[in-house]
Amino acid sequence: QTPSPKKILIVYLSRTNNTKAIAEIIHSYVGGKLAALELQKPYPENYRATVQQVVNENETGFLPPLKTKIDSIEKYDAVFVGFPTWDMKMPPPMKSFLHQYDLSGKTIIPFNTNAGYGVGSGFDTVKQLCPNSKIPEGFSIKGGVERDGVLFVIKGEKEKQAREEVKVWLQNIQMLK
Ligand SMILES: Cc1cc2nc3c(=O)[nH]c(=O)nc-3n(C[C@H](O)[C@H](O)[C@H](O)COP(=O)(O)O)c2cc1C
Repeated sequence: QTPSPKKILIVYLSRTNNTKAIAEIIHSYVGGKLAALELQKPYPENYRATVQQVVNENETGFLPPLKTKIDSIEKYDAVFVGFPTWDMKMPPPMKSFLHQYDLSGKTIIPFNTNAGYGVGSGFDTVKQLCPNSKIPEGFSIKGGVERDGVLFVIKGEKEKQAREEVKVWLQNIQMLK
C-alpha cells in the first residue's frame, strides 16, 4: 500500500486497549504519528465508579485536563480521532482534546469501539466540535464489554477481521491509494 502523502496524526483514547488496537491498525496502513490521550487525573480502576464519574462529567460539561500535549498541531493535514463509546457519547477526554486544539482546515477522521451498542452521538459530536474541518465517514467496530468483564478482544481472528474492515474503510474515504 502506498501511504497517503498527507501529514497524519492518530490521536486515541483507550482504557482497555481495543481502540488502541484499531489506532495501531490504522497506523500500519497510513503511517504518521500515534498519540494516546492521557489525563492529568486518571479515571478510577473500578468500572462502575468510572461510569458514574463520566455521567456526572457529561451532565456538567466538565472537560478533564489532559496530560498529553501535541507538539505543533498545525503541521498535520489529517487527524484521526479514536475513542470508545462511553455513556452512548464521546468520552469527556476526547471533548477536551477537540476543544483544546485548533483543527480548522484539517481533515478529522473519527473511529470508535463500543460494547455492541454503536457509537451513539460520538461522531455527531466530532462534527459539532470541528465545524471548520472536513469530516469523512467514521469507522466503528465492536470491542470489549467491560461491564461483563470482557476487556481486550481485538486479537487473533478478530484482529485479522478488523484489519480487513479498516482497509476497506480507508480505501472508501481515500486515505489509502
Ligand atoms: C465508562 C464506560 C462507559 C461505557 N459506555 C458504553 C456505552 O454506552 N455503550 C457501549 O456500547 N459501550 C460502552 N462501554 C464499552 C466500551 O465502549 C467498549 O468496551 C470499548 O471497546 C472500550 O474501548 P477501549 O478498550 O479502547 O477502552 C463503556 C465503557 C466504559 C469504560
